[in-house]
Amino acid sequence: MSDESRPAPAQPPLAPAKTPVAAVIPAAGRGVRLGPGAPKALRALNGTPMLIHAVRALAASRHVSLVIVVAPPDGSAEVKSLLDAHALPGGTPGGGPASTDFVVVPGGDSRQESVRLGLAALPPQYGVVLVHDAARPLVPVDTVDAVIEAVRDGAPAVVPALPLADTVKEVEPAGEPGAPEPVVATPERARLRAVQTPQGFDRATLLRAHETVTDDVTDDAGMVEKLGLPVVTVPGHEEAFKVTRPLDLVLAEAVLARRRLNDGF
Ligand SMILES: Nc1ccn([C@@H]2O[C@H](COP(=O)(O)OP(=O)(O)OP(=O)(O)O)[C@@H](O)[C@H]2O)c(=O)n1
Ligand SMILES: C[C@](O)(CO)[C@H](O)COP(=O)(O)O
Repeated sequence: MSDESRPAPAQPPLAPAKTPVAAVIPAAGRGVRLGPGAPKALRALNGTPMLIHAVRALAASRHVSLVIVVAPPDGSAEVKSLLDAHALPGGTPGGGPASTDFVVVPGGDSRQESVRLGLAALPPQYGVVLVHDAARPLVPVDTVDAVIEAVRDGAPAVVPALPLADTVKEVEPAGEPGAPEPVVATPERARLRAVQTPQGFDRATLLRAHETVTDDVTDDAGMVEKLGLPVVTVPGHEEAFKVTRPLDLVLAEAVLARRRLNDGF
């Protein structure tokens, strides 16, 4: 066989199958849109802090062996005691890996800064990194695993995404709440997706994005896009919604009640 007719050697995936997976959970936000009270991640859903639901959701993946929680700036001690006080997956048949390690670091003034502070605590052996909002406490483990699998298959950046139910308009922002805003465009809905977390990354790609991109962006994949690198979607899940406004708390508790019924306890 001539050199030309030989198949090109397969490119190794960026993050091979055995690469350990770590998750960074930014949980340092105030939760202004949820209304007055404790920082959002520490508020209870059916008696358990939202953050604990989110940590359980990620640690339920047998692939995730480290969870880095980014706590409210003055809340690291409280978050550490919450993690100690609640049962977390790990070492159970069908549950997380033999052991999941937990690290807590204080967060910053913006989500971007909090994620960056979490990444500063990432040990070198983790080749795949998930970034997951504490405010998405009910993401199913199948969604977590689908993101990990896509990164391990070679995608540098992966986001769970859902089609939109609403038509979306681009407007000229009025600047004042409640003032009418001129509509400037209606993007074609079939091409739009609402993206969720966990977003998954090849380690080097995510670190480079956080070292390089300084623009205001609302998600980590957006930073990777700014580097000119590809981002792909996997199917998201309606239960991975973000708890943002008071009505979302009602929905989250209803989802938990339905899960309890389905689990038969
Ligand atoms: N300085 C910040 C701001 C946000 N986050 C985290 O980023 C995630 C997504 O942010 P969002 O839902 O907007 O939370 P908040 O910033 O708390 O909400 P709000 O904008 O209503 O204050 C949350 O898990 C939040 O804790 C963070 O770690 N550090
Ligand atoms: C990362 C995110 O959850 C993806 O939808 C979202 O962009 C976070 O936005 P927020 O305004 O910081 O809640």
